[in-house]
Amino acid sequence: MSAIPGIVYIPEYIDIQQEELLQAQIYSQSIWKKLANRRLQNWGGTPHSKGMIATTLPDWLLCIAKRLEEEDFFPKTPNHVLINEYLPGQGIEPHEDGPIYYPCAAILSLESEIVMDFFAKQVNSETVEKIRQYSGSLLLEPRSLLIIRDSAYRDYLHGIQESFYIKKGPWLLNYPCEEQQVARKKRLSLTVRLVPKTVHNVVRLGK
Ligand SMILES: O=C(O)CCC(=O)C(=O)O
Ligand SMILES: [Fe+2]
Repeated sequence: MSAIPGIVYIPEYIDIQQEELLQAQIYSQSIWKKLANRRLQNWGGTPHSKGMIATTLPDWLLCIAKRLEEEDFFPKTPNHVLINEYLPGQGIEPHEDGPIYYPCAAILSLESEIVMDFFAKQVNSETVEKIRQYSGSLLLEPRSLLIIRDSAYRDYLHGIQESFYIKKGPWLLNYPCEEQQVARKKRLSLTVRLVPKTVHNVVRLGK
């Protein structure tokens, strides 16, 4: 077990009724069409492809955004969300979110669990080559909240395994047991942030 400073994991952050309401909003016709279009564009691409839309915070997320502010994860009400859809076999390569999005991402998981891996960003002192050092993984359960901030945001990459199995490693926090296999199912995530208005990558939701 290791720990990365700046990671907060809260299981059952929302209840099943709230999860269903969020799903219903995401699957509502106008939003779902946009997500489905993205998915089709990605289809046949890399196994890491996924459906994604970025938007200013819709009204149906305001209650959760205010709660995140009240709990001091953000200094103001977050104003932006990324909606990601991962089909079985789809993940996301280890990456860092742009500095513009710093300093905090609040990720709500819906529908099914996935494994997120963390890699420390390092530079080889001789070759100056950028390297990544596997640091551990976290099982993200449906309805959970993951906060990535401070060092976890700055000094680590994060990625999502696309395979059906958890690999072995020095597991973080809530990993159930070393050998357990987790079959991937479809998963939705909502990444809520507070970003400057000028960087809103807006796909407007609604009709
Ligand atoms: O879906 C997630 O849990 C994380 C998504 C992510 O890292 C991103 O879109 O930058
Ligand atoms: Fe990310």
